[in-house]
Amino acid sequence: MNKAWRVGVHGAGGRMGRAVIQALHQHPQLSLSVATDAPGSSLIGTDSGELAGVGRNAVLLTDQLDQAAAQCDVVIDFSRPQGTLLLVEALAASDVALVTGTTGLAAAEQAKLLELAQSRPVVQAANFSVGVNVCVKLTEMAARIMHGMADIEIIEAHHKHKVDAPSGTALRLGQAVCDALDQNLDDVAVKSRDGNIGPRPDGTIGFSTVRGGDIVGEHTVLFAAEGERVEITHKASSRMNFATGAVRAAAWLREQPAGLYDMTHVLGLE
Ligand SMILES: NC(=O)C1=CN([C@@H]2O[C@H](COP(=O)(O)OP(=O)(O)OC[C@H]3O[C@@H](n4cnc5c(N)ncnc54)[C@H](O)[C@@H]3O)[C@@H](O)[C@H]2O)C=CC1
Ligand SMILES: O=C(O)C1=N[C@H](C(=O)O)C[C@H](O)C1
Repeated sequence: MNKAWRVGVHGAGGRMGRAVIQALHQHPQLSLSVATDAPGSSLIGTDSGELAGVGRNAVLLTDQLDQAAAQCDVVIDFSRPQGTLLLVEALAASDVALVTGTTGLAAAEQAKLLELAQSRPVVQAANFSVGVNVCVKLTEMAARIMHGMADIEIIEAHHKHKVDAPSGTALRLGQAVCDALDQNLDDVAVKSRDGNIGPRPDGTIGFSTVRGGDIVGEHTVLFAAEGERVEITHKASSRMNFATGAVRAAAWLREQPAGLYDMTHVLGLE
């Protein structure tokens, strides 16, 4: 890589946006060119480097998404589904690449992202940490071997500010089970239980959600069989794992043709 790649950060005022700006600050080739956030945010006009704790960088937070399309080679997005949708629309006429970690997208928003990926490379991952993506592969293997002998449950825990449930990572781990077993996740997922629900139906995948305090992110895939159980667990204790993973994906994208990629592609786990 011989020229600095200009990177935009969308959702720059949030927990992940600030962590990504920190990760970019340490990167030898990628540099922050634009920092965007929601219209009406009290942080618009703030110096993004100061906000992220890396010192003034003269990149002020803006709600003008046309700047992302004009002044970036790639945008890293950790915002909200509506923010991702507006970004996708703003980038459509450009050839700017996209890395997005926003979770909780509805089917229509997901379809727009897929459309964008027909004209430039896009990495979308519910979790950019290396460890979680290793867990995705371990889950596929365990599902292939233990299906039929074990009940599969996915338990996740996050901080009290998180707005979507189950987490994107929990759903990705459920998808890993379904990929291994050639199933449709919507057909087998059980996302809530309450009252006199009867015995557990065979072949379902249960999801349990914990929310509290400052938990960064914890996921367990439980394979509960007769007389034994396997638990595949990941615990994040810092958001920098996600941020450095997203920056790694942005650098990787530079060499890729148009298409929709996952963090397992970036890590060569496919
Ligand atoms: N894929 C991964 O590895 C990870 C994904 N996430 C996901 O990233 C997203 C953000 O998480 P946090 O940073 O913790 O949330 P946060 O609430 O701290 O930050 C979200 C930011 O997005 C901004 N925003 C909201 N609506 C917007 C809009 N319409 N346009 C532009 N900006 C908008 C907010 O003002 C805020 O600055 C969530 O969906 C979360 O689940 C979080 C951590 C890791
Ligand atoms: O909102 C968060 O914080 C996180 N969200 C992602 C998810 O929904 O899986 C990833 C990580 O666990 C943190």
